[in-house]
Order: sequence, then C-alpha cells, then structure tokens
Amino acid sequence: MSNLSGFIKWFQASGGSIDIGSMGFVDFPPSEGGRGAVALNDIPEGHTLFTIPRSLTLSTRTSTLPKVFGLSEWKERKLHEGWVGLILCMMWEAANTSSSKWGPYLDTLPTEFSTPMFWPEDDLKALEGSSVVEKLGRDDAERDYYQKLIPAVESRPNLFLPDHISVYYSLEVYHVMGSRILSRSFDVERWELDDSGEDAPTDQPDGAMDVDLPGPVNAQGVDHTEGGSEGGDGSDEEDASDTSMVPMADMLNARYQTENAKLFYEEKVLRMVSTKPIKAGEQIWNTYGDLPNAELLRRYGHVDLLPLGSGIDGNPGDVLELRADLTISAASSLDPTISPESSKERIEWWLEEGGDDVFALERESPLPDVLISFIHLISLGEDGWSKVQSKGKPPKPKIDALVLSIAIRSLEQKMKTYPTSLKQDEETLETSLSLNKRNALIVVMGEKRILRDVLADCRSQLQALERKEAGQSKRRAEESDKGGAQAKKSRR
Ligand SMILES: C[S@@+](CC[C@H](N)C(=O)[O-])C[C@H]1O[C@@H](n2cnc3c(N)ncnc32)[C@H](O)[C@@H]1O
Repeated sequence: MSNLSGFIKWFQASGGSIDIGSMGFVDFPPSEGGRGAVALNDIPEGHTLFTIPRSLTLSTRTSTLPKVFGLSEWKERKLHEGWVGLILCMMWEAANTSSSKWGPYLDTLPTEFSTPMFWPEDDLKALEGSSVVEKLGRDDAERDYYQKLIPAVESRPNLFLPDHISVYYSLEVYHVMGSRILSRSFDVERWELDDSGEDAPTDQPDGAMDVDLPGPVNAQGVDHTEGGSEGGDGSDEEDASDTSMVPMADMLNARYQTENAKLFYEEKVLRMVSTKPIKAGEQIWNTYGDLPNAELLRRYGHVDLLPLGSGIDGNPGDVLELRADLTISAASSLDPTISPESSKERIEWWLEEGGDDVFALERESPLPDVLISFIHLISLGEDGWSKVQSKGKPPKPKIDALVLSIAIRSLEQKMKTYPTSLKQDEETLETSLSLNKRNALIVVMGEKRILRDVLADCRSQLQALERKEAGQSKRRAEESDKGGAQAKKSRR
C-alpha cells in the first residue's frame, strides 16, 4: 500500500474528513494509473468518500504569499494572471515547508513527469504531425519565469532567501510546479450568494449532476496554454485565483468513461461522492473530462487504451485537429482564387463570430458541420460573401462536390504531415519501445485512424455525388437528343 499515513493524518488534523473504512490507496499497475484510490468495502452510490475544507485547497486565494508580498505589487508584477502566481506560491510554500500549512501535502506530489514537456527531442519527433508539440507552451512558460517570477523573487530577498533561489525557485522547479498544476489542479470558483442572500452554487460549465447536491467542480486539469497558462498572457476572462491544488481529490486516477466518483462543491467544503456503486477492491476513478489521447498525454503523461472493436485498442474520445490554414491552402491548390490573403477578411469575420481556427474531427463521425460551413465561407464568390455579412450568419453546412473536394485535399495534406503511415505505425507498435515512444505512437495512430475513416467517407460521398451528377447529365443529354430527333421528325 502506498505510504500516505503522514499525509492522511495531516489531512484529518487540518479539517479534512475521509472514510478510511471505505477507501484506501494502493499502487495499481502503471496502465491503471499507478498510485490511486481503492474501495475497501462495497461502496454504495452517493456515498461521501472525503471532504476537503475550501481553506485547505492551495491557490493564490489561500496561500498567504500574495498578502505578505503586497497585493498591489503582486498585481503590478502581473502575478495575478495565468499560473505564474500559483507557481510562485507553491515554490514559496515548498521552500518554507516546515511552517507551510501544506508541507505534508507538497511531499506527496510528483517530481517527475512523463509529459512531452520533459521529453528529449528524439521522443518529440515521434509526435510529428500531431498538434501536441505546438501546444506545449514551453517558451511562453519560460518567458513568464524570466520576466515575472525571477524579478519578483529578486526584489524581495527577505521573502525569497538568495541561497534558496537555485534550490526552490529554479527553472526546473518552475516546470515541475507547472506540471503539477497541469495534471492535478481543479478550477474552484468562489462560492456566490444569490440575490436573496442565499448560498448558491456558482455556475459551472460542466452542468449539474444527477445527485442531490450542488454542481460538480470543474473537470480536473486546468489548461496550461489555453487557460491560466504557466506562461499565458492572462488575457482570457478566467480568474486565475480559481486554479487550485486540492489535496486528496488529486489522488484519484481517471479513464475514459470509467468515472465512479466526482467532486462536488459546497459553501465550506469540496465533497468527493461515489456516483456509482463501487465493489470492494475496485479502483475509485474520477474524470478528467474524457480527453483525447493527445490531450491526456500533454497534460497528464498517459494515454487511454480501450477496446474499440475489430481487435483495435484506442481512445474512443480521440479527435483529429485540422487547422483552418491547412484547409485554406488545400482550397487554394484547387481554386487559385482562394488564398490566405483573399480569405483574411473572412477569417477575421469567422473568428469574430465565435468560430474557431481549428476543427475537431471525431471518431465514427461525418465531416463536422462547422468545417463544411467554413469551407463554404472561404470558397464563396463576392456576392455570396456580401450576403453572409449582411445576414451575419455563416453559410449553411450543405455538402456538395466542392466542399468534399476541398475537405479531401485538406485531409490528404494533413496525412502528409505525419512522417509514417498507419500501417508502418502498427508494425512499429509490435516492437519493443520506450514508454514515451509508445505513447506518442498511440496518439498519432488514433489521429490517423480518424483521418483515414473521414477521408474514405468523403471520397465515397464525392463518388456518389459524381455518379449522380453523371446520371443527371446523361439523362439531360438523352432528353435533348430525343427533343432534337422529334424536332427533326416534325420538320420533315
Ligand atoms: C491527479 S493525478 C492522480 C494520482 C496519481 N496517480 C498519483 O500518484 O498521485 C494524475 C496522474 O495520475 C496518472 N494517471 C491517472 N490516470 C491514469 C491512467 N488511466 N493511466 C495512467 N496513468 C494515469 C498520470 O500520471 C496523471 O498525471
């Protein structure tokens, strides 16, 4: 059993409650998540496994550092944006572990990660073609380290002892703290009072659950690059102080649609509740939002492999990301009047209307409507474009031969961004591989399978349309021949 007794004692002494008769911790095999929570008895649905006082969560709201540092200077130095402030708090708490409220908790956190952020160049090459590498955000993260964190640390030698800098405030520690946040944090909004002064659960994007409790806390794993960001610009509306480390709740592993427990929030505590009956000996699983393997690997350092049928294993939640610029270059190779320059105004309009510049293609799903609409938008003539603008609505997602041809060309170009074929990957997977290379291969194979299937579907739709079109022209020609013959006859 994982030796967490010191942590559990600290948790209970700090106001946390845990049903130690029902739940324990064990080291599951790595494919099951490694250290995780296990049911010690049969647990019924709706059972409280543990509660965490809000004050025991670790965030820029609960750490005393921002106040000790001075809130106005904290803001002036932009430590309230993105994750840099929380990272600094975690570093400071770790540097002062004997006096920190979270010392025994910080001791439970990992120092090594299998996420691509820490991979050597050669392993990263195995991810070529996938969007994982461009999303790592290492440079942005390091910019925040040098431009915000280090100047703040050096400005206050009384708080951040100079001989602590190389040990507790190094770039390496910065990345470790960032990765701890990426793989273990929760989004914990402030508890709001409604107009009547009553307590009300804050609005959570995940929606309410079918449990007689307030809504669930956001799925774990706030995003590194798109959300708070270790190095993000903080320009989005998310409140960085919501990003919280939640002791005990972050000990639960997750697997695609296997969740049997979920974290709910209340005014004073966060409550982990079973959402299904769990048999003695079974793992207690949280959810990380059923992410595709590319995202699981980037944030958590693992991939989900479940049977998909026909002897294939993979992640049913996989997606293929197709970038808008690739679609535009595919369109311009078919129709030279379409170009990045001629599409610029339309793309800006599309983004302003809330459109995205990346399209997610899912397993066993047709071409997404949003991509069809986008292809129409870039291939419209000037009249059509004026109509779209005056209506203020993107074009209808109607499939036609032009849309299919552009989609096929885009998918073919996307396929070329991967250096190996799916068949080669299947063969490589049978050989002995390092964990990183294996995980990378599983990510790109999942993407290529979606690509292959959507491509086949588009090609067969195009063939069917062409057959239909050819049939119609033949009939038209026959009718006009008949018409001509009759006219000749009647002239005679
Ligand atoms: C929130 S923590 C869960 C607890 C963690 N196992 C621990 O030892 O503290 C998330 C990390 O657990 C691991 N993990 C969770 N679910 C997993 C799974 N299905 N397969 C492999 N690893 C998993 C990954 O390393 C991930 O970054």
